[in-house]
Amino acid sequence: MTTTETATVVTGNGPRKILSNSIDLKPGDFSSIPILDLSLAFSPDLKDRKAVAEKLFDACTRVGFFYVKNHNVPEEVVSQCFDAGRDFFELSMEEKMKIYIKDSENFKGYTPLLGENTDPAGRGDLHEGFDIGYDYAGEGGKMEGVNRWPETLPGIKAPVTTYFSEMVKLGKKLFQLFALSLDLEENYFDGLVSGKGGIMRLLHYPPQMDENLDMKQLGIGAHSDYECFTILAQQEEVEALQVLNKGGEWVAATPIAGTFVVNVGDMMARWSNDLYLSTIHRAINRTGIRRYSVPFFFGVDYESTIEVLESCVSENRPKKYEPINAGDYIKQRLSETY
Ligand SMILES: O=C(O)CCC(=O)C(=O)O
Ligand SMILES: [Fe+2]
Repeated sequence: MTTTETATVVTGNGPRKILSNSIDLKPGDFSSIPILDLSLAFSPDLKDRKAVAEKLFDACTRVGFFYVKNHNVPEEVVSQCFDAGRDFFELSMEEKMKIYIKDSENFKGYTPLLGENTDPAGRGDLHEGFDIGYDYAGEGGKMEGVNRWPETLPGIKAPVTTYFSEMVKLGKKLFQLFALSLDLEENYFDGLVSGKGGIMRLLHYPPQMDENLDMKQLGIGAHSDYECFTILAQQEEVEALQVLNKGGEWVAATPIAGTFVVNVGDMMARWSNDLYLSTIHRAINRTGIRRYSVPFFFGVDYESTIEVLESCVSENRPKKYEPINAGDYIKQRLSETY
């Protein structure tokens, strides 16, 4: 099939072209998303951990997406978080709007259907969301702030915060693998990732069964993520996530039981001087049933400076980006989306 250029997605690191705008999935330069077995990432032997990091390097430079299995996050922590999400979205609109995200200065709370627009060329995303972050009670101008919970559903706080803590643990482990994969000391990022820099979302995508799908109003429009990397839990057997390969074709990220999907975000792409790919993706729920997912956008503490890593600069890859402050960058990107 010949593809024609039909769209440009504007990201924080510049505009990116989409060559095909169909909803069909076609194989291209990568036609599947690699699965990384994390068992050896927990080995006491550095050689084992480096072997996993090598696979991560391949996934990040070639695809920008990978699944992780044997990640040590207990299954019930995941399922209880999904149950909390289902209960939350069943609340009345009036209840949910009491914690409307736009009434919060730090992007915490509820986003209604079409309340967000990830693709500037789109007309809003067909999902609703509930955002929480690190529970920070002090003053702060960046992303700090307390989480906001629905008054009538206090029971969701425990499973959601337990899941949040598990993601911080896994995220820190992944940062160590990222460090090894970039030829840095394993603990290179440790001092920058206390767990305060991160946003977690519970998402609900109603089915979109229209025969003539409105391509400007998808579950989530084509976009790249903003933070360093995203850890996504997908509901089993409800397929919706699609990943754009270099050939401009969409590849399905089919849910695989017991795994998370991890993808590189724009901040890590910047840090690595675009050696690691912050790959464009979108979600369309054509299954006929409701879909729930839980992305966790993990990053460095918001006061950190992101400056291109020397190990990612060479004659063929001159430095592309100026240093930025992590918090300013994220806040700016979020303000463009809501
Ligand atoms: O729900 C999904 O599968 C993807 C969500 C996503 O890409 C995002 O929230 O950035
Ligand atoms: Fe995303």
